[in-house]
Amino acid sequence: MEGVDYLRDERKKSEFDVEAMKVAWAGSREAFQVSDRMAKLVANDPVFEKFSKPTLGRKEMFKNTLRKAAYAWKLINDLHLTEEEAKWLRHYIDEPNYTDLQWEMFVPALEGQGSEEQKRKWLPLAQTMQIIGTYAQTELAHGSNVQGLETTATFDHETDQFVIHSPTLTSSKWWPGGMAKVATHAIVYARLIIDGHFYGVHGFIVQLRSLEDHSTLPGITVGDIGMKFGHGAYNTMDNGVLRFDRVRIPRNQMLMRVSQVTKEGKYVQSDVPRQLAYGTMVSVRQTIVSDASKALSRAVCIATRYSAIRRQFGSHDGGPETQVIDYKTQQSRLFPLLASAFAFRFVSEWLKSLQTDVKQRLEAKDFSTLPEAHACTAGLKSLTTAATADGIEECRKLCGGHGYLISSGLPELYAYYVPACTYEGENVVMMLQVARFLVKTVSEMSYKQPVGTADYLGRMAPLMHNNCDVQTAEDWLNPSAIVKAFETRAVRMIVDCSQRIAKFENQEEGFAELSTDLVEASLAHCQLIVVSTFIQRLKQEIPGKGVKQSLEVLCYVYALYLLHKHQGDFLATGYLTSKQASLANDQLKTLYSKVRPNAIALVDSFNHTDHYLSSVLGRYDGNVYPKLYEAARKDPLNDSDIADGINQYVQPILKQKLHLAKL
Ligand SMILES: CC/C=C\C/C=C\C/C=C\C/C=C\C/C=C\C/C=C\C=C\C(=O)SCCNC(=O)CCNC(=O)[C@H](O)C(C)(C)COP(=O)(O)OP(=O)(O)OC[C@H]1O[C@@H](n2cnc3c(N)ncnc32)[C@H](O)[C@@H]1OP(=O)(O)O
Ligand SMILES: Cc1cc2nc3c(=O)[nH]c(=O)nc-3n(C[C@H](O)[C@H](O)[C@H](O)COP(=O)(O)OP(=O)(O)OC[C@H]3O[C@@H](n4cnc5c(N)ncnc54)[C@H](O)[C@@H]3O)c2cc1C
Repeated sequence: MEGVDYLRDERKKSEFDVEAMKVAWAGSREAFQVSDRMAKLVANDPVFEKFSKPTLGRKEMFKNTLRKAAYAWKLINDLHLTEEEAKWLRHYIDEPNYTDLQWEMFVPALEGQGSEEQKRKWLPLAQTMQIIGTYAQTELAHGSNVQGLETTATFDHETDQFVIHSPTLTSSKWWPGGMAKVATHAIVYARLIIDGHFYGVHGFIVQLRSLEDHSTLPGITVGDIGMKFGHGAYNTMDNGVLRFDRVRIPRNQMLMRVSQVTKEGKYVQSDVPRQLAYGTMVSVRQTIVSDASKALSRAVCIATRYSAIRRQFGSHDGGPETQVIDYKTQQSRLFPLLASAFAFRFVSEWLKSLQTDVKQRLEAKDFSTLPEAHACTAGLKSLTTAATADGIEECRKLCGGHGYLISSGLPELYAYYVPACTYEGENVVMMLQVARFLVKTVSEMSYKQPVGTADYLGRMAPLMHNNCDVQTAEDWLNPSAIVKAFETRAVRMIVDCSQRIAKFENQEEGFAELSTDLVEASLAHCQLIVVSTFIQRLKQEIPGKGVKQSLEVLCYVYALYLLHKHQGDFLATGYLTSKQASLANDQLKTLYSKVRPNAIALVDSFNHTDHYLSSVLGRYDGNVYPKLYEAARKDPLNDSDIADGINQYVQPILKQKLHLAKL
């Protein structure tokens, strides 16, 4: 039997309707259709071929990406694609490039932070790509601490302009995507100075390059920051360095939704919180959570298919060896990641609806849910990206030696994905933001009832004193037992930190001293959100034979895997006995055996094309070994029998007639 037959047999074992599961994964039939159509459009167009990328040099790779982006833009216009379709098209092209910044950051920054007048002027230019923009916030010496940025924007009364300046080397903008070679404009974050007074960091629209010949404008020095981790991955993107030498822009190019500077040089803070200036980061963090489920599902799909094809040991009487997916150790590493992909998918959907709700409230000048939205996006961004980056690497290991080959698709995926733990808010810094929110919520509880994702803190009294009543492994198959365990763990960890901080005379000092515990407490809170969201999703109607049942199994796998992994927390907070923790682990093993027959069908439900996976190991048809061989044959080193350099550097060594004694 060949891999092709193995996967065919695996698909026959499925206990649920795969087509219906595809819809559940996508969110709706319409969402599935749009994503499916765009995936096929990209997969079937030779312009979007990816297999030659690993052999290209930086310049060729960059140019090739520009070519694809230009062609994609043509398709978007020729085919009159909707915004949603265009988003999926870019996603499936699967090469970071300047358009990510244009659509994910530049346009949202204009939308979220521009005044109505500014939006009327700049949005049509950006939306039709007459200008190409980037988001220039981070500096050489300042990233996480936005208030610490050094670039200055000084108001000049006489000319009614701002003077944008990089006073030091360390104030150079450093990292913005698309900035080195492509962007014509940037939203530059700089400290506002009026008459010698500082008014905090604000965004300014600054033109970097001529719209005539693309040359850099006077006063602007811009370039690429150099190669990044991994070969292909992020090196298709021209992350840039940018310095300003007293560049002048009109006053009306400061983004003026949150605060304004008048012609007279008066700083006017409108009635919206200053944190709205961070709104672009909040909305991108939500996108990043959604991206995490895509990246993790991609790695899991590859590792699961390959695990069903790969066989090692266990052959009896000359029969086939055991499929590695049947080893309990393989299952215990792989299936929690499969479950996590679904968990992240559902929590990202929920986060999107939370964002929509916050946006509507902001329009109505209701800012009450902003802190919670910030904590949720920051915390879930941190949780999902960390788990996804680790998960991709685990999937590489699950594929043994072949996982290390570029043709497995996993090394490049990891290299592309891992900076997600850093960009848009470094993960630990983000968890500390969650901790601030939680500690504040606890401190305000005497006069303010916690709501939303923090509402369980309002049930502190019972949660602080309850004990778990699970007696058998089956008792863990109960959503309320699970939610209660996660709520209790989170509440106790948060309260413990809060009480210890309260003992410090200086609360900030206490916060800093306890920061490692606070990060763990924040993680517990975020895991509770993911687990509860999964459970809530299962309360909705989910059509299709066996679909809901399969998702229920995955939901329990996700929750009990976390419980097992963090059992130290659950035991230390005194909610569980070691016997109950061990029962959870027993149940987890039983659940793995329920996932096993459905594993291939579950990864098929992601509906990933072979083009998107770009993995010989993860091929839909399972024809792994012949295609691995074929991919290896195509390596440039195999172009000739005698490689360049052999005659020059190896032959002379082979031909020298040295005697051992002379060595
Ligand atoms: C192969 C694949 C191919 C293609 C990929 C295709 C598509 C990609 C798809 C999806 C991904 C999309 C995009 C990403 C893609 C690529 C990456 C590209 C770009 C990356 C860009 C960047 O990284 S931009 C730079 C990001 N920088 C940061 O995130 C900086 C982080 N720092 C901060 O946010 C802040 O400095 C801070 C929050 C840490 C602290 O701020 P500060 O002002 O000092 O605040 P505090 O004094 O601590 O707090 C004051 C109060 O304000 C509250 N607060 C803080 N932030 C917010 C907020 N955002 N909203 C609301 N409230 C906020 C804070 O809690 C405090 O509240 P109190 O009540 O305690 O007072
Ligand atoms: C691929 C990529 C693309 C990017 N694209 C852009 C872009 O388009 N535009 C843009 O403006 N920026 C961009 N960035 C920059 C990115 O946003 C920053 O790198 C990020 O915000 C982290 O900041 P930093 O580099 O200053 O890290 P640092 O904050 O210096 O982090 C270094 C270490 O210090 C720790 N640390 C920092 N502060 C604290 C604290 N208060 N408490 C405890 N520990 C702390 C962190 O946990 C981390 O371990 C990009 C970065 C990458 C990697």
